[in-house]
Amino acid sequence: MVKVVVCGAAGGIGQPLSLLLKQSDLITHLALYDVVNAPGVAADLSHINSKSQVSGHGKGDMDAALKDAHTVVIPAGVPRKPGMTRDDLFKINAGIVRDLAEGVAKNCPGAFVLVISNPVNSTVPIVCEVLKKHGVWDPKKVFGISTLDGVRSSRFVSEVKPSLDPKSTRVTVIGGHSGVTIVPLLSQIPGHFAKNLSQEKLDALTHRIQYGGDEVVKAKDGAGSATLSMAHAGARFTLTLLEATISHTAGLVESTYVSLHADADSTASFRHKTGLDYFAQDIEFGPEGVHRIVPLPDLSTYEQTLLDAAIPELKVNIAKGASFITDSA
Ligand SMILES: NC(=O)c1ccc[n+]([C@@H]2O[C@H](COP(=O)([O-])OP(=O)(O)OC[C@H]3O[C@@H](n4cnc5c(N)ncnc54)[C@H](O)[C@@H]3O)[C@@H](O)[C@H]2O)c1
Ligand SMILES: O=C(O)C[C@H](O)C(=O)O
Repeated sequence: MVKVVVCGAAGGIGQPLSLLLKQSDLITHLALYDVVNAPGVAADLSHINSKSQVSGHGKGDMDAALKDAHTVVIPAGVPRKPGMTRDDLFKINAGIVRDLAEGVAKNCPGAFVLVISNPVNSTVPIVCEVLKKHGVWDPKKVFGISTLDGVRSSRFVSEVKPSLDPKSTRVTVIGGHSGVTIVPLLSQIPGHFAKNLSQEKLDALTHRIQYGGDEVVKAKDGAGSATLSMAHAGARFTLTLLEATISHTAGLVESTYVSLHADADSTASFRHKTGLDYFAQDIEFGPEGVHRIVPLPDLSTYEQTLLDAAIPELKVNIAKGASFITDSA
């Protein structure tokens, strides 16, 4: 049985994400959990003629939803309104993510956990600390979903250079998932893409990728943040993970925010140099989750400056998430 659980399944991301996951024959049971409206969404999706069984779980039914899950995807919590940072969501979302992580530790301690809820830079350390507390943490199995930064990068790059197909132009995005912590490695795009841009154009493109989320928050004008593009990104990541862990397809790569202890040996000197324990980077999937963290390529001087600016904010975000659990122990 391959059971995938979506926590926050009735929300703006949860619904289209669940719809996309319902298309996959790799999933045999799709369990939808939300504090509102999950049975309704589940009944609706359950009529789609694909293989998976769908179950809906409302408030008070979290344990049944999570029981024996293979993968748990978490888009539960509040989204931003104009003028807010992702960190402003911590107050509400930290507790929501903590409680779901407690549910994972109790009901499916070996599951892969994919965290979408913001602020991702802090919510991933929260999940890891909860699982650690219960003695069930495997750093290879917890992922912060920063895929949307790569999805946006591919699209925005193709708008600058239309001959690049956005579907096949992959951009590695390192750092974290908020503002200056988002560091796109445009120098890695083949054909000297970045070298051929003026500094002004490179700045504008980098800024657009770093603040792409704000474009959507502003356009939705109080009605939330990215949901459809996020559902696309979340489904892409989830299905890639399933391809690697169930079908054992080798060599699949995505940028994602993980504990650097997922590949402690290869990241030792980076951790020592930067003092970071969590970081977004390309990882290669394996049946165990993170098979390896791909070593950082040579950064351009410009990218090194961006990374230097990201590190202090990442450290604060990580410490805030981790201490939310460790200080209350
Ligand atoms: N990682 C990313 O790139 C990315 C992209 C977009 C949005 N997000 C984040 O995803 C989160 C969800 O965004 P959204 O637009 O879907 O919000 P939304 O308000 O539309 O949906 C959130 C859902 O979570 C549910 N929920 C709240 N508390 C819960 C709990 N304790 N258990 C289960 N479900 C619970 C709500 O009932 C709601 O249905 C936000 O934190 C947002 O910032 C992250
Ligand atoms: O911008 C947000 O708050 C949502 C999400 O993190 C995004 O990048 O779109």
